[in-house]
Amino acid sequence: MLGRMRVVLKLGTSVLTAGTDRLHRPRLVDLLRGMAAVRAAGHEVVLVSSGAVNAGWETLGFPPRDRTLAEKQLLAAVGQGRLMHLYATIAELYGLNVAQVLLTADDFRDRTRYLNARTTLDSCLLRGVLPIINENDAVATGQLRVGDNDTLSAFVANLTEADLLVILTDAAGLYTADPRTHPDATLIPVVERVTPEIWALAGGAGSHRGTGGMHTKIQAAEIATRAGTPVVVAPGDVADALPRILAGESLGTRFLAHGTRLEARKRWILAEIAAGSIMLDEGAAKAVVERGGSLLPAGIRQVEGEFERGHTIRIIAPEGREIARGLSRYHSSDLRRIQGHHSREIEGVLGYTFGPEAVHRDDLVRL
Ligand SMILES: Nc1ncnc2c1ncn2[C@@H]1O[C@H](COP(=O)(O)OP(=O)(O)O)[C@@H](O)[C@H]1O
Ligand SMILES: N[C@@H](CCC(=O)OP(=O)(O)O)C(=O)O
Repeated sequence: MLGRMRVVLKLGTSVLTAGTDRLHRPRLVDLLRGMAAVRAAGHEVVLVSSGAVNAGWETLGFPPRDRTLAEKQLLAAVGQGRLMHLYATIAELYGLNVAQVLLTADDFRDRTRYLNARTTLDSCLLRGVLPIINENDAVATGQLRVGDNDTLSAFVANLTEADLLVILTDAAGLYTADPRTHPDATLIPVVERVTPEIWALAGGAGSHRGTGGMHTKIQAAEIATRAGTPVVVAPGDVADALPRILAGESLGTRFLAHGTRLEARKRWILAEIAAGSIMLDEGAAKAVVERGGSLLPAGIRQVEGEFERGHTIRIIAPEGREIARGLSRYHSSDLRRIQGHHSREIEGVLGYTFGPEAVHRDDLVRL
């Protein structure tokens, strides 16, 4: 048994329709039963679900499947509500509450929106609510879109710092060639690195209902594994796929992570441009350098520059030497107000708190 995990599960249209042209209720029941089972085993689940356009098509019954953008947006707007209604109805049978979170590319580019989305997803998980994410197709077009839900699920895995991303689809995993056109293709059980050879295996755009075929799944695997999250691409028509994967069974193709998530996070912090600096007192500098501890507001003497929550800042010892870099948990103006204060006073000073640390030890890289 692997430990308790936070898992992002991505379900493509091909899985939700189970080879038919409509959302397949029995398939949804199976999938939600699986999610309830892994939650009962102590894991956390974040769902990224496609299927809105298909659900809209079922409702409005537009005959052709190649549609204009405006029609597609209409179908998504109509279908998203129906999709959520189905999820909510079935989830209730398993005692689960669901929440809808619609995201677009800007939610990952803009730091405040990113942190807000993260807070909402964290709150859902804390309260045992199943968040169901889709792209906000009704408002996002062109550059505003992530564009496909495989890539979106990798972004969500980073956002939620997931331990595993599971992408269920209508293929049994990554094959040596598109199994639709190459019946002799064989399953690749493990991919250590997404190399050009791996990219070359992805055939065309996949099923007529799906968006990106295997190409976008490989892209998702590359994004997530670089950030330290392993990815499993597995068949959606196998009973209890999710519980079996979380129980350690090898199903489909596993893409191995590059190092740990913490290492990836620290590499990323070092690659960011610092937006400001904080000067420490002797004791705080010692705690950071010698003990690798978190940085508390009590040890801050001065804050320079303007920065938002989540921005990278330089951490400076009393003699002026930069000793670390980290992500600030507070806006620079808030930090100025709480510098020198004990952490238990934060709420009294600001009226709210984002936790006792100015920079948490997991967000701090010593130089
Ligand atoms: N090397 C490959 N291995 C497996 N499947 C592949 C490969 N190349 C292309 N595909 C195609 O990708 C399809 C899955 O993508 P897609 O239809 O977009 O699904 P989803 O709706 O789950 O995103 C498979 O049905 C398969 O035909
Ligand atoms: N956002 C769209 C799905 C986009 C998408 O990537 O589809 P798929 O390839 O089936 O996962 C919808 O809900 O219909």
